Amino acid sequence: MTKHIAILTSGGDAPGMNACIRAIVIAADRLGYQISGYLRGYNGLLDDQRITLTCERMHNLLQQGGTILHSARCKAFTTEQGLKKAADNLTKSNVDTLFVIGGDGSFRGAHALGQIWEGQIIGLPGTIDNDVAGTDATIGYYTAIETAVSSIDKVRDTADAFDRVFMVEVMGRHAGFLALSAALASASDYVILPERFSNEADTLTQICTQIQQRQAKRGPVSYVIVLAENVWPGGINDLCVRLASQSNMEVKPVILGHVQRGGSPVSQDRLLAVQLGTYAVTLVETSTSGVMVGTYEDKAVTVPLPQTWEDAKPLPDDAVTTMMTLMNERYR
Ligand SMILES: Nc1ncnc2c1ncn2[C@@H]1O[C@H](COP(=O)(O)OP(=O)(O)OP(=O)(O)O)[C@@H](O)[C@H]1O
Ligand SMILES: O=P(O)(O)OC[C@H]1O[C@](O)(CO)[C@@H](O)[C@@H]1O
Repeated sequence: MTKHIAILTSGGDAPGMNACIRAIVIAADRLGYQISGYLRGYNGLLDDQRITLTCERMHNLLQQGGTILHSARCKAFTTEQGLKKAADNLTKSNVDTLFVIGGDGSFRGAHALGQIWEGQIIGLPGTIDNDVAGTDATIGYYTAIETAVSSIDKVRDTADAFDRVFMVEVMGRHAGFLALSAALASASDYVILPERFSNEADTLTQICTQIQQRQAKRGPVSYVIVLAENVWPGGINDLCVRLASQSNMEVKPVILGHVQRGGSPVSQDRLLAVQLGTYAVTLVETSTSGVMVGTYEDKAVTVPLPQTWEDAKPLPDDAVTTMMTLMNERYR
């Protein structure tokens, strides 16, 4: 019998989600499967809001940001009742395999669904945060780095012109991957990361020391600091006020916000998306279920869903060393 596969995108949208949908649809169509797309994440599963996905619809899609299936967060799905409704709807629609493209929260949901629905569940990592263990990178992460870097480059121009301090807030939820990569790739001067944050007083003192040392060497200078969101207890404005008072310099806040989630995916995200989407479809005829497909050293692998949030995903050691040498501990 022809397999019926369904796809949904959940949590924060990420550039490359469309490229992943396209890869799944083309690979699945080639094998003669029926293909559905649930709309607005788990909401579509609860309301049985479903569209048919065809290869024709995939034309010119790979390069588009966002997700044609729309994404959302869905509180109702996290309840016992919600999970049961979703499972019933999948069974009624004769879905054999559900592909969930999203972050670790979406995988928690997929795992919970897998406890009460007998069909096959396969996760694909799509989030700008890169905070999913078991994969080298997540779809959307590389594009978000590019977007943040191009914005920070512009901030640097005006910072230089005025010899000002700028504080740029970068997304990442509770992980510092995006902030660290964006800071390194934009030659920022300091980065505040959740993984390395100790306390407010020490951080302020360290930044002021770095600024003063640089001024001693070069005279008036600009200084660009990248702040990962959700780290500073009082938020970016509190940090700017306190740093201005301690450093005696003007400190301007810039929140990059949701621009980091948009835009056409860069090649690295496109390549990851098509690799994982194609690989995921090869699992449909197997008994593999309750896994995420990811990459390890560029090769596609499967990881049990709970490992994607239970295992720690540390910042890369080399990047941290580079960061200390070129940024946070540059001036001794
Ligand atoms: N423990 C859980 N049980 C059931 N469903 C869950 C659970 N955790 C999350 N979900 C579902 O997954 C959805 C997406 O999760 P979340 O908002 O954490 O985003 P995400 O997938 O981690 O992506 P991103 O981090 O990029 O925003 C939630 O809105 C909810 O519907
Ligand atoms: O768009 P929302 O729901 O405000 O969520 C913002 C969060 O989503 C992400 O963009 C992706 O997880 C995070 O970086 C950010 O903390």
